[in-house]
Amino acid sequence: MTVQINPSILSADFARLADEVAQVRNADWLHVDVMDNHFVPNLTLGLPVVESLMKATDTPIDMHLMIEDPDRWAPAYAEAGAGSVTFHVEAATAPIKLARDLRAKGARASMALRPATPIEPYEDLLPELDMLLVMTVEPGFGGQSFLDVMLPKIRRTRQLIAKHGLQMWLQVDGGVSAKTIEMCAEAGADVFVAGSAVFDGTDPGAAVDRLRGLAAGAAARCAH
Ligand SMILES: O=C(CO)[C@@H](O)[C@H](O)COP(=O)(O)O
Repeated sequence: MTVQINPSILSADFARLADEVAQVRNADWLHVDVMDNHFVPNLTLGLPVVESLMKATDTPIDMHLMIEDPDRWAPAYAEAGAGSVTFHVEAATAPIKLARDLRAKGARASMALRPATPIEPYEDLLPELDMLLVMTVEPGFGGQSFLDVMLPKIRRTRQLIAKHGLQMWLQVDGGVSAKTIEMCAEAGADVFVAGSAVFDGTDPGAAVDRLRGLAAGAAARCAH
């Protein structure tokens, strides 16, 4: 199973963003968190910053929109060239239409679930998606502790993906580190967002390699 490691720039130094992302050229994607201070109690950045970031790196961009009204705002990120756009199902009015729109614009269509949101009511949406994001912290801030009570939900989501015969990425985000990544991979996740575990150390590139090695090893041991 291929695994992907996506450093979250939320833990990077925003004043030196181009230099920070240059340190993780070995990453699969750059994870970019957009927060609007409504859907989550924090405010980060928007499309102009993302457009500048795209000029500063060749690494594809993995957008995570923690915003209200993603139906209105998400397509613009796909149009700007983001390779992956994740919206929250709790905020979307018409998730199927939105997913189709994102795919039509050439992006990986992805839907996120807050920790308290179950996957089962959304099973029918899975064929419309390229990726599902199971949040492993309450969205809003980096550096929180991994919620291991999310492991059964990751497992269940992987089962439902298999039940529908789909090839879908299953992303986890929040508290992912060298201590927690193997249990996520064993549960069925294959895309790993890591902020503080990558950027808080002295060698972000080495941290990406280490996380990839741990995740790939755990995935190979259980072969989902
Ligand atoms: O979406 C979020 C937080 O809401 C994340 O992407 C965080 O940025 C992850 O940070 P760490 O938990 O890895 O430090």
